[in-house]
Amino acid sequence: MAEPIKVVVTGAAGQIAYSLLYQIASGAVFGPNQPVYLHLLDIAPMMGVLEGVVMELADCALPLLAGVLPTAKPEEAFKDVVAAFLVGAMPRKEGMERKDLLAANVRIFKEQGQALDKVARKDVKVLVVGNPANTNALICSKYAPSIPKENFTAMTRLDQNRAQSQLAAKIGVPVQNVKNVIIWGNHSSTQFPDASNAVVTVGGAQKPVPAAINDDAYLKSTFVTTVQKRGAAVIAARKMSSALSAAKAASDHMRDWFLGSGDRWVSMGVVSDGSYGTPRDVVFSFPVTTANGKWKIVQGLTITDFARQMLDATGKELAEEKQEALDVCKD
Ligand SMILES: NC(=O)c1ccc[n+]([C@@H]2O[C@H](COP(=O)([O-])OP(=O)(O)OC[C@H]3O[C@@H](n4cnc5c(N)ncnc54)[C@H](O)[C@@H]3O)[C@@H](O)[C@H]2O)c1
Ligand SMILES: O=C(O)C[C@H](O)C(=O)O
Repeated sequence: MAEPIKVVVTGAAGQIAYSLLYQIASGAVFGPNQPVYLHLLDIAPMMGVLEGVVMELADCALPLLAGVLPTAKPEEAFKDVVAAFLVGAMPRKEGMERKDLLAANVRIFKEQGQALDKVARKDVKVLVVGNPANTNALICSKYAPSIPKENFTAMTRLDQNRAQSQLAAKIGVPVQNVKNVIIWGNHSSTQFPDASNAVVTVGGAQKPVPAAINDDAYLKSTFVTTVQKRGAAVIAARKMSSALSAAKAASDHMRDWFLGSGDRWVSMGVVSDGSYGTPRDVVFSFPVTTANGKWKIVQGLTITDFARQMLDATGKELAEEKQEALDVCKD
């Protein structure tokens, strides 16, 4: 058995963490032979609740769980971790957009960036889940200049999973038969879920999703808006934001980053290098492949006029969010 690795989850007393911790501790993220030492960060008033979560983790009797450190101190939580799930932040309520959380949440990511910079390993892989996830990831990276910016990512995997599931249901195949759907841009209602390069296995043969669906209007309208608004639909139904599916997506994202994406593209918010004419230095979701712990943007895809408009709109929103976040962080 390998030596245990240290992994931190912030917002550890919250909803998403309640599903996520089990997945990490049971081997679903780092593999069935990798023990983990969990660092659990939440705010001081939540330490009582967190104690209950620690008890439940012990009661799961998980062979891969090497230890647990509950704490309210970021510098203790981030010490020597190889992976950081930054979940802790306020969730939106019905009627809000995710960017309405910016002023409240972005300061958390400034403070956590500073703490990561001081005590984390320089190869730590950071996944920001807390909303607005893309801009929070950018701010976190800016305040952790000693850690490469490639190590900071934002979660759009939930949007990818939603998109894949919608397409599979429409075509009538199991969800794993659909691959290479892309989420471009912001984890917000301007994101562009793009099925134009997706492929599906039907009856043992692979074919392009647009050919299998044969309904361009659906792919440009209903499909796009359903995925863009899925988070709001879950909030309207549950009166709380998605948690089970968010935790599953966070596991998928980190697993693929550590263990590789194989022959599938995955969508990740990463610091943009300007690929596909997107604004540089915002955290933009691209199709990537991952291998040996590194991600690489899939290049050479055709961008139609429709896609260009969608990419520009979400890029513009990210540039605006960035400016707003930098202003908030000045004080
Ligand atoms: N990117 C995505 O796809 C996605 C999906 C779902 C939810 N989210 C976001 O994830 C975040 C968490 O959602 P949730 O449902 O778990 O919320 P929650 O309110 O149930 O839990 C959040 C936890 O974070 C803690 N917290 C607050 N400030 C903190 C800080 N400074 N340090 C550490 N912990 C802190 C809170 O005390 C709470 O325990 C929200 O911002 C939500 O909008 C993102
Ligand atoms: O929509 C939200 O506010 C929560 C989360 O980002 C989601 O996509 O479900």
